[in-house]
Amino acid sequence: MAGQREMREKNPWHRRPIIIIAVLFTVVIGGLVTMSVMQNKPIHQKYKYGIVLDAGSSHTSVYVYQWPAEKENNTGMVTQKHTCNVKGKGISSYFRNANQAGPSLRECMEEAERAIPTPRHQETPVYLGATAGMRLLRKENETASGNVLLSVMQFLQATPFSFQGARIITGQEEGAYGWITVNYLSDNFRRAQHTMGALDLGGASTQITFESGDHFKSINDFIHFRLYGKEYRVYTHSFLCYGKDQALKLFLDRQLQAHPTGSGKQTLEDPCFHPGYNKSKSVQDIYNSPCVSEVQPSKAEFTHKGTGNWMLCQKNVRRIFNFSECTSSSCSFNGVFQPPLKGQFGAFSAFFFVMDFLNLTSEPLEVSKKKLAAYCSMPWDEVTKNHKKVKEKYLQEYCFSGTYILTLLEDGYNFTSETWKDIKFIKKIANSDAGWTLGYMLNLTNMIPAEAPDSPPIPHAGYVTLMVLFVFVLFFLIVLAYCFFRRSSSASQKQIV
Ligand SMILES: Nc1ncnc2c1ncn2[C@@H]1O[C@H](COP(=O)(O)OP(=O)(O)O)[C@@H](O)[C@H]1O
Ligand SMILES: [Ca+2]
Repeated sequence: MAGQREMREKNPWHRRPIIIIAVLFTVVIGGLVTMSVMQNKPIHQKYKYGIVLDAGSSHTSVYVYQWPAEKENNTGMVTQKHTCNVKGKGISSYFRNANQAGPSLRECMEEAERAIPTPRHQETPVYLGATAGMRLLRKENETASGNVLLSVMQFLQATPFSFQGARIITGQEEGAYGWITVNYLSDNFRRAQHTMGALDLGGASTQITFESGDHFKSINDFIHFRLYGKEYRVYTHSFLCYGKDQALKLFLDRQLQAHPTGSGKQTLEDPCFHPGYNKSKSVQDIYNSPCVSEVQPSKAEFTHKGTGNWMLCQKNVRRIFNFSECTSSSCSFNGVFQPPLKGQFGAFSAFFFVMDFLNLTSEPLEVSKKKLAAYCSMPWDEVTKNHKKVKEKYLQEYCFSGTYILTLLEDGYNFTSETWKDIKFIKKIANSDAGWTLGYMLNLTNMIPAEAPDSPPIPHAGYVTLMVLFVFVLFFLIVLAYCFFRRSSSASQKQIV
């Protein structure tokens, strides 16, 4: 008996309360660990969706975006789920048969219906923004542009989505939303010290946008933003008629006016087109735009002949810009104020398509000029043989477009051989297209807050781990205290004995 009691006293685990406490602790700790694992398991996300139609001058694209419903205000959460290019030309080309503009969107909107789960259709906002093609049409024929917009509005209203409006956005908005898109996708608003500038080249207009502290001149070209608790002062300017298709019209007009012919069909010897290129073209196709001069050559047709001389090509391209007039401290061109360039730039849309085709996206400026000169001098039949799959409409213009881009960036915006490396020719960032549409939707759905959202001092996972650790330490301390108590009480018992 005495021996048994002694053993029990030596081994405290034999005591019932201790066993109960140990079991309870094990259960509590097991529970906490399970809870923390369950809490951090990715839960089934509910997504929200948004649709933006980019009604550009050359064509319309439909973008479907998605984001996790409960993370609406976290940057980098919106991703591009689906895109669709509407067949045919841009909506402004329907000026003669406006009621066809809306139905031209049918196939792409049906694709959007398939890309978004049916229960979400009704709550999905759809926006249409038209750019420079419609700006030009409005200038020329306001009724026609109004009818085209009405047609697309009526069509989009009849889709299962929540139609939020169709309008012509301003050049400033186009520039600013492009800037928001590239910086949102690069997570620059919350993580980086600096933002990235945005260069967008379309068919009918081009935009330059960058953060600049120099704000005292030309207030019109500056916008203020407060995003995630930070102030941004952004310079943006849109040049109507300086998209690459309208620039080509300006360029052909200058050349046609410079070499008027008497009787007979006019032949235009063009250094920006390949040698051997020889096509009969309609004069009306050039003069159908408010960008070109009203004095038309008298002939209906002209022969467009390439000579492939890059030096002369650049000299002629420069003539569509006015570099001499400037009443401000510094200008880009045509007397437009532009503060000194700052930081890195993302150049997208036609900047990317053209430079990518020419393999010039990562070449220094001087190398780009040399390569382009060699490309322009290539005979046209060789060019077509080498690029059978490329649309001829694009193929014939790459020499001109490349030269126009280099001239616009160097002589127009004042990039130099040294700052050329700051231009990144990009199509996508984090799997989403660079362009104004995402920024437009983020703004209209209030998805970028002015103030940084309050975040808990430690993340959830850290909180649970700390709690578990805390329970372990507590348990350890209790055991330690118990042992200490046992030892001192048995020592005092011995003393009494
Ligand atoms: N693969 C390509 N190669 C060359 N140019 C292209 C290609 N794809 C699109 N583009 C051009 O990109 C431009 C897009 O402009 P767009 O957005 O329609 O006009 P805007 O923004 O001025 O309203 C057009 O000039 C179009 O011809
Ligand atoms: Ca565009």
